[in-house]
Amino acid sequence: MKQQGLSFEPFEVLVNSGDTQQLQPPITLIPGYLNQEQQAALLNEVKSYPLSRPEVQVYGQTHPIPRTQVWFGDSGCDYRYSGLFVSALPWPKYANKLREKLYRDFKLETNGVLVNRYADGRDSMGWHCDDEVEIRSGSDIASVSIGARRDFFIRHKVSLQKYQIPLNSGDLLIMHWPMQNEWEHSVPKRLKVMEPRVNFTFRLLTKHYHPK
Ligand SMILES: O=C(O)CCC(=O)C(=O)O
Ligand SMILES: [Fe+2]
Repeated sequence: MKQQGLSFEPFEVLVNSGDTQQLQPPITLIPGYLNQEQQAALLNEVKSYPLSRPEVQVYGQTHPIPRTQVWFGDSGCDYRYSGLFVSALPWPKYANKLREKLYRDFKLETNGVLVNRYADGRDSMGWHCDDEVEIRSGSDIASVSIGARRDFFIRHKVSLQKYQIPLNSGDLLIMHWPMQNEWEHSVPKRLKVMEPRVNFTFRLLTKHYHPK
């Protein structure tokens, strides 16, 4: 199922570039995709994840990322992003159940998931796009959020038109191909947020892209 821009209307446009054509990011938002029980099972499972805070290079300087994360995937689905190389750890039970559910519901095929944990509103993710070479051309990225509500921003790379989408616990946001080529996204700091949030982004990689 591909529903391009299905839930477009409610999004708040922050920057409108005058008389240029209004662009729409190719996304589908499904609020409340996971019920309370599914959310609780995942949140409980996250407690056992080997989350880490890797250091990345930004303009020649090394900084720990402002959140913790872990990458799970099928064997051979290792991932290189932000100058890091991460081998796929085997799928935990409920993360894998969610992957299977995405396939059942949307025929969305994925073989890896990046889990990001934002401890509170001081944690964040800067502007980026998920356009790494090992991501399969034509594939969609499915993002599931659990925990604190956080604002998700989408910005067009050329016109800089920007959308703000509040993501609540249990929401699913599908970023359809070729969104990553044309748009960036971010999760800015929100200092009033005191609760943690966990986000799962399911991706489809070319297996064995990185030879062992
Ligand atoms: O936490 C989010 O909603 C976004 C995560 C993200 O963009 C990513 O993992 O690449
Ligand atoms: Fe991303």
